[in-house]
Amino acid sequence: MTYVDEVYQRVVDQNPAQPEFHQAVKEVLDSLRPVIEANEAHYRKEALLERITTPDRQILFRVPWVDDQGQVQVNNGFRVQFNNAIGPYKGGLRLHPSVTLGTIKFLGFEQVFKNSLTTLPIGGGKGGSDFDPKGKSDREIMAFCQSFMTELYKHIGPNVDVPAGDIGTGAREIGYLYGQYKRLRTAYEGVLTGKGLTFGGSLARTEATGYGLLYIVNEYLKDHNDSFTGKTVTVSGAGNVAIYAIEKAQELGAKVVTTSDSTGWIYDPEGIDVALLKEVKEVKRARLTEYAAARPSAEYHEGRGVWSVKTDIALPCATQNELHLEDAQTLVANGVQVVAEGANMPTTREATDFLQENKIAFLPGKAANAGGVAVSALEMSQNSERLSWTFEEVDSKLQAIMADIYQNISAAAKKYGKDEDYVAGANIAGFEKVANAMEAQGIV
Ligand SMILES: NC(=O)C1=CN([C@@H]2O[C@H](COP(=O)(O)OP(=O)(O)OC[C@H]3O[C@@H](n4cnc5c(N)ncnc54)[C@H](O)[C@@H]3O)[C@@H](O)[C@H]2O)C=CC1
Ligand SMILES: O=C(O)CCC(=O)C(=O)O
Repeated sequence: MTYVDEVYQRVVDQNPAQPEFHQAVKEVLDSLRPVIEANEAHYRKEALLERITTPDRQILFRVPWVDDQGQVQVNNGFRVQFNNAIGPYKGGLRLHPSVTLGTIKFLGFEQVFKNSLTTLPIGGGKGGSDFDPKGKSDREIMAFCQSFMTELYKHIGPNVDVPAGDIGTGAREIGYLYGQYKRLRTAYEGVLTGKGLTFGGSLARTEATGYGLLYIVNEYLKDHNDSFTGKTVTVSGAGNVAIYAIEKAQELGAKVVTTSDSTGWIYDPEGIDVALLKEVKEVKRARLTEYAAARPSAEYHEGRGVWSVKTDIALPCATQNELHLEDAQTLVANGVQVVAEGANMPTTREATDFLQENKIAFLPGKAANAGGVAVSALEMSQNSERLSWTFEEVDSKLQAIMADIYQNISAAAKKYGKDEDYVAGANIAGFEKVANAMEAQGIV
């Protein structure tokens, strides 16, 4: 067995019943084969792959809170501090009933490589809970967030670990979490990102992941003498990433015809009305049926189906493993040119392989959705210097970061004879910086 295969088997054996974590590790390790094989004895002696696939620390805790009926509820809380070789742990908090330790480990592992690609000094971590924010009152959300932070604050700090938002954690939740941290620590410091603009948040953080996704696709198109003008784009999701991806795609001249949530999807041949989508999702926190009710050109369908729509560019922005092999086959049959991941690992391995075999440009989440965490790192910088930069300043830094990521992953792929394989390029470029820092810091 090669060293890479041995390490993968070790991950499977030591982390039973965590299929998403296995999937994320396998994709990275498979990409790293040429790098490892070029220096296998050295990496094996240093146990570098064992160390990089094992979190530094996994924190599991009880989150009790009282609901509006006076009933005590108990959820599971998680924070996985995966790797801090290049900076403090950094990564979001996911609140969704499907969350398990395995989900958080896969997300934390991905975050290590993504954060490395941003070129900024941030390590990788992720956290969350199986708490379901859907249908809860503001008071219930606050009670949960305060209880969650009452344990989490012991493990985080502006130079230690800086959480942020993810699925189910937006501005409201970050506000409640920050309030409780401040109260427990008696310190006003940049311990969370995605904060409100009146208490240390950065302009353009809300937009950053979706905008960044469009900036990197734009780099790809420019590099291939193409542009968004006149292109049809399909997007899944209707949350933070999806909304700002749709907004920027339309600004760049494309027509976006789909959006979806966990119960259904919209086909709007006249192009998604972003102001209406924001009203339905950000203000009313309602279902997409309300979008369809207010928009005569829109069709609403139950279930999934976004990937059946003919498109030039497909942007999965909802959740993991939402784009399957059959979807990839339909996209290719319909002439798709680019698939770029706004969500984390939304494309199954079989679908990714099929798209790449068919020479579709595939930009993986680690690179394509790194704009969010990159602007989070810029929020940390602004908090450290106690200054706020303008929207234009942050946005132009985001554009430069996404262009650099595209150049770096293209170059890394080329260096190993895998021209235009952006999965390999992202994994290799992300790995090289972290591995180098780990080696320089000794056996820790
Ligand atoms: N918010 C951020 O800055 C970043 C988010 N991401 C990733 O982007 C994805 C979306 O995150 P956000 O937009 O922040 O979350 P969000 O909570 O704002 O929106 C999530 C969207 O996905 C849909 N969704 C969630 N679970 C689903 C399921 N099981 N089936 C179908 N649809 C489902 C929801 O209905 C919603 O439309 C996630 O994979 C997240 O990890 C990645 C980088 C940064
Ligand atoms: O802004 C951050 O720190 C985290 C964003 C995030 O969770 C992600 O990149 O998946």
